[in-house]
This record gives sequence, structure tokens and C-alpha cells, in this order.
Amino acid sequence: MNAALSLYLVTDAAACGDRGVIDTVREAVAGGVTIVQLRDKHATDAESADLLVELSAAIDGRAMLVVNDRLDAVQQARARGARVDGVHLGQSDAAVQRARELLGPDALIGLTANTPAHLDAVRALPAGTVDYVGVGVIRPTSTKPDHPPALGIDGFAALAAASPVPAVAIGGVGITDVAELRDAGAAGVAVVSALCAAEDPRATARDFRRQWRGQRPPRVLSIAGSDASGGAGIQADLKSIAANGGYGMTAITALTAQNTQGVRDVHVPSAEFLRAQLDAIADDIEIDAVKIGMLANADIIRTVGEWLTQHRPGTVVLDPVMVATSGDRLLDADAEQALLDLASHADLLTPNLSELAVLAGHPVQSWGDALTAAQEIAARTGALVLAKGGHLAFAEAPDALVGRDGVIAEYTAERIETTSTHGTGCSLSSALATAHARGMDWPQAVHSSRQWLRESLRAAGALEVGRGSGPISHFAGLWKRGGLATRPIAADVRVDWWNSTASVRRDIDALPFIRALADGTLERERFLSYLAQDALYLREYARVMAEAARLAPTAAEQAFWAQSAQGAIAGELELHASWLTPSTGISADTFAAEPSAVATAYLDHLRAAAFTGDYAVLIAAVLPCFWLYTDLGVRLHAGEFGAHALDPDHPFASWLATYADPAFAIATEQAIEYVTAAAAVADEARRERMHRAFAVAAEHERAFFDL
Ligand SMILES: Cc1ncc(COP(=O)(O)OP(=O)(O)O)c(N)n1
Ligand SMILES: Cc1ncsc1CCOP(=O)(O)O
Ligand SMILES: [Mg+2]
Repeated sequence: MNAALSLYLVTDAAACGDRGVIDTVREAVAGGVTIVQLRDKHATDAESADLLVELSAAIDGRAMLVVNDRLDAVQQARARGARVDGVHLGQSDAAVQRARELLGPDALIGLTANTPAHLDAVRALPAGTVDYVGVGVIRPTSTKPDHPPALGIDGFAALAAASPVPAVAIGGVGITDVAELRDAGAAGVAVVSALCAAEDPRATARDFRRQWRGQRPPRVLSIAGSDASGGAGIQADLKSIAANGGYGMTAITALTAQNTQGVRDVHVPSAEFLRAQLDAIADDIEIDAVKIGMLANADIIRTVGEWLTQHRPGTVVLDPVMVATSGDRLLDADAEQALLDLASHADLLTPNLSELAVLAGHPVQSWGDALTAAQEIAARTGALVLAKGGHLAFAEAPDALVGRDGVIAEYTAERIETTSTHGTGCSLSSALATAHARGMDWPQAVHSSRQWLRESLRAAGALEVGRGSGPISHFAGLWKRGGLATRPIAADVRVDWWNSTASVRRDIDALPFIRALADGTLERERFLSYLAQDALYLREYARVMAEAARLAPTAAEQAFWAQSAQGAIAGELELHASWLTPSTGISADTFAAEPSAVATAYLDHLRAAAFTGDYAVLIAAVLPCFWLYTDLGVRLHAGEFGAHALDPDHPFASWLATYADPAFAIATEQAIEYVTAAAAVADEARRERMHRAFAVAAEHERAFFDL
């Protein structure tokens, strides 16, 4: 129960503005809202029922849905197949006992309570009548002009402490109140304008959830089988969750007697026992993420689905274990159908190629087939799909994150030659659930988890476990960096540093230069003068990276930065060859331009970082140029700024293609890894200097585009 109340969105059509309530809710739920309340004083019951039907479809099982006051609308919407979990009733609304009688024992019923007397009235009701109370207002709010006196945090804390049921804080709640309200005993925070009026409800919801979670590791539940040899199943999940910064818990669906050479026997406890495990955890612990692995039969699968409808956390990853490494189908037809139904509860599915074929219902013989199947499954289930190409006989092991509209991000890297791959799928899906629960969006979570998995695969052989297909080395990265970091720094760089550039990235997206570049209306001379400055910048940027190569602590890093310096110079020469020649109509002034004040300021920042002789600070300073360009290039190329950016006849198509090149994304990923590794062993002061160098460089990136 309590997890579902942690981030509570109350709708307000006016605050949602042109985006509308449905799209606002869809985005906010994607960002981690756990419960939605439809609140519209002006709608009739029929209109409320219509909205509930639409909201139920938009939410698609990823959050709870209740309506303010309109009992009849619940009945009408449910009769039309909508999933509506209950109602929130105010002091002047319908009686809670009538609501409980009408909606039944499983409905979620909330009541407004602003005074000790209101709480006494709840206490006097039969147990189980009211599931939670909405307590406010925390501070005055224009959203509800007739609000009761403001309680403040302390006033709220006193009422929450006295409440017989979980208390949700509401009224004037903003992002900076979340930690205090959580610590004051709130079971969740309910917000209207902070989410409905947000420019980016998904990102804002994610920020709220991260604030709610604070620095504590996410609590990740693995619902999977036990692998006695420790390489796969819940054993691998627990290691993967811990290695990626989470606190792992397990509900065991099957016990297998297996080792690295195969499975000898399987014992499947009853579905009732599985439900008992799940309830024991949910009744006591707030679950941030669930990873679902091996589910042996339809009964077990349906039990998990029913439990999820009542306890859905912010992140659900389903690894659809259906086909054994040998190719044998592990589930009967009834169980396969039940698993397809369960898939609609998930945020992310992680099928291998054989499982893609089963889920899609047609053969998958090539990577193209895999991407097509993944998109079909995403469209059918509403979940994202990570298509894993590891089983393809390629020199590279591609992966792709695919949604209902196609490929969101594609990842290629050279295949790691090892026979120690047992439990790779389990481990990756647990790492993904943990990374997302730490606040990464899905592309970042895939980036981070893949890098961790590759490091674990590279080190796997050293474990020497068993004579068959051995396990991966889940803690290799931490062991290599001399012991367990107090908090996996990957989250610092990949989440905190990246999130700290959110406003810079939003500003860049909105810049007239970027908009005109994307839709092709940018005057040619302006584009050429930008390229001229970029060429001058790249020449100096190459020198800075050559200095990073000189300072690098390992041969691999030395090679990487030297190669990147070479790439920058090659890029500069390419710009001259293809664009900065009189034949392209460049003006003499532009051709002969000196570095602008903006370019000079940026380069001076990088040269100052190089001058420190501090490798960690220097590579942090050069990172935004990789990272922001890759992010912008991928989104430009994916058509986020308008489909025309994909038009091969686009006047700047070749420039756009440069920064959407997977090779650039791989270089960016490697640069992020090296900065993360440097941050992992840096003391607090040096990590601060690194972050500062990174943040200032990001600001210069924005200025560079602001032509
Ligand atoms: C979670 C939550 N708490 C309190 C309220 C206020 O509801 P109510 O008292 O019904 O006031 P109106 O919404 O009727 O103005 C709420 N909606 N949600
Ligand atoms: C519905 C409701 N109930 C008490 S305050 C309120 C509105 C809260 O709006 P906001 O989160 O914008 O302050
Ligand atoms: Mg009301």
C-alpha cells in the first residue's frame, strides 16, 4: 500500500493547460507518479467516467487511479472496462462508509482530514473503511482557494503521527518539501500544480521520486527462481542489485538444483506461498522497483499480476524467461499467454531473440526481425523492450531500446569472448531495475547497466566457478577500484551530474539556432559561421585531449584520449574539406574568422583545466562536449525536433548524421565511464572540482549554440 502513495498527482485541467490532463498524466506516470486522482469539480459524473476510461488506458496499470468524490463515475467507468482503484472523499463529500459498501473491500478509499477531530472520526469507523488520509494544506495554495488553515511541516507531522492510517501531505507542496515531509511521517506527497503545470512532467516526477527516495539505495524486489550455483536467478539478482547501488529482496518462485552444467531438478512452491512472500514484503517495506524473472506456470504468473495491481512500485522490469539456452520452451501455452498479459504491467521487457519470437508470434532470424518484433511487442503491451542481440552470430553484440514508435537508442560494442555468461540475462534486468529506480531514465539505465555487465563479463573468467558455463563477476568493478565504494559513483555522474544539466539542455533545445538547424531553415551563412567557430574550437579541443592522454593513468585511457584528439582534428579537417571552402559560398570574413568571444571563453575554461595537471578535473571538463552532443544528435536524428530532421534532403543532413553516429555514442559512453572511474576514487573535494569543471563546460556548450 504505502509505496503506491509516495508520489500522488491530483489533476487540475487549468494547470495542465494546452497539454491536457491525459497527456500530463501519461508523462507524469512515466516519470514515476504512483497514484493519480482525477479531480474536476465541473465535470458531470458521465464526463468524469469518460475521463476515467481515458486515464485508465493512459496509465495502463503503471499507477493507481482514483477519482475525487464521484462514486457513480467509478461504477460507470468500471462497467466500461476501466481500472479505477477507488475514490478520494472530502469532508463535505459522500460518506466513506457508503463508498466502502459500494466499491468493496479491495477499493482504495482516501479521506481528507485536516484536524484532530477529523482523525478521531476516522478512528471511530470500522477498521479498513479508510485506507489513507489527505492532510493539508501544508502552505497556502491558489489551486484550492477555499483551503483550510495552513499546517506547515510541523503541523502536518503532528497530524500524521496521530493518524490511524497512512497520511498523504497536500497543499502547496513543492520539490523542496519532499524530504522534510517524508521525514515528518508522510506516506506520500500529493501535488497539483508542481506536476500539472510542469514544463516536463516526466522529468519533474522523476525529480520528486528521487527526492522522496533521497540518498538511500532503492529497494529492489526480485521475483524469480533460485539457482543453487549462485550464477543466475535470485542469487544473481541480489548481487546485481547490490553492485548497482540497490538493496535487494527476493520472493522465490521456484527452487532449482542446478550448476554450471545444467538443471537437475526443479521444485515449484505453491502460488499461495509465493503470494505470502510478496505480501510479507509489501506490508512492511516500501518497494521502489521489481524485477520479474523465472515464473514456472500460469498460476504463479497470475499471482504476480494480481499482486502487482495492488502494490505496483515505480519501476517494473520483466525478464520473460520462456526459452532455455538449449532452445527448449520452458512454459506451456497457458503460461505463455499469462506471461503476455503480465507484460502489460511492466515498464521494460528484456527478451532474448528466442523470447522475442515467442512474444511476437513469428520467427526472428535477423537483427532487423528483432527490432520489428520488439516494436510490435512494445505497441501491444505499452512497455519498452530491450532487444538483446547477444545470441546473433555477429562480431558485435547489439542491443536496442525499442518503444511503440520504434528504436529509441541502439547500442553496439565488440563481443566479449568468454564462456562465463551464465545468468547474464538475469543480471542485466536486475541492474536495469536498480538503475531506473536510482533515477536514471531508460536510455541512461541501459547505458549504465550495459557498461556494468560488460565489466562483469570481462572479469568473469577470473572467478573459475564450475566446469560449464560459469557466472559473471558481479562486483568486479568495485573490487578493481579497491573495495566497495560507499555509494556507487556511477549514479553521481550518470544521474546527479547529468540531471544538473537539465536546464542547460532545455535551453539548448529551445535556442533559435537549434530549431532552425533542425527544421532546415537556418540561413546557410549562419550555419557556416557556426562551423567555422566549431573548426577553430576542435583544433584547440584536440590539444586539450592530447593533454588528457599525456596525464592518463592507464594505457587504455591514454589511447582513448589520444584517439579522441585525433578524431577532433580529423573532424576539423573534414569541416574544412566539406563545408568551409569558397565553393560552399562561405564569405571571406567567416572563412578568416578568429575564435569568437564565446569560443575563446570555452577554450580558456578547458585550457585552465588542463593547466591544473589534474587528469580527473580535465576529463570532467571535456565530457559535456561528448555527452551533450550525443544526446542532442541522437534526439535531432530521431526526429524529436520534427520529422524533417530525418529527411535525407535536409540541407544539413550530413552534419546531423555526424552526431547521431553510434560510434560517437560509444565514445561518449567510454568517456563517461572514465570520468565515473576517476570520480569513484576521488575524494570529496576533487569530486567537487570535477563536477564544477563539468558544469561550467556545459554552460559554455549552451553559449556556443546561442548564435
Ligand atoms: C490526497 C488528497 N487530499 C486532500 C484532498 C482534498 O480533497 P477535498 O477535501 O475533497 O477537497 P476538494 O478536492 O473537494 O476541494 C484531495 N483532493 N486529495
Ligand atoms: C486538492 C487540494 N486539497 C487540499 S490543497 C489542494 C490543492 C493543492 O494544489 P497544489 O499542489 O497546486 O498546491
Ligand atoms: Mg472533495
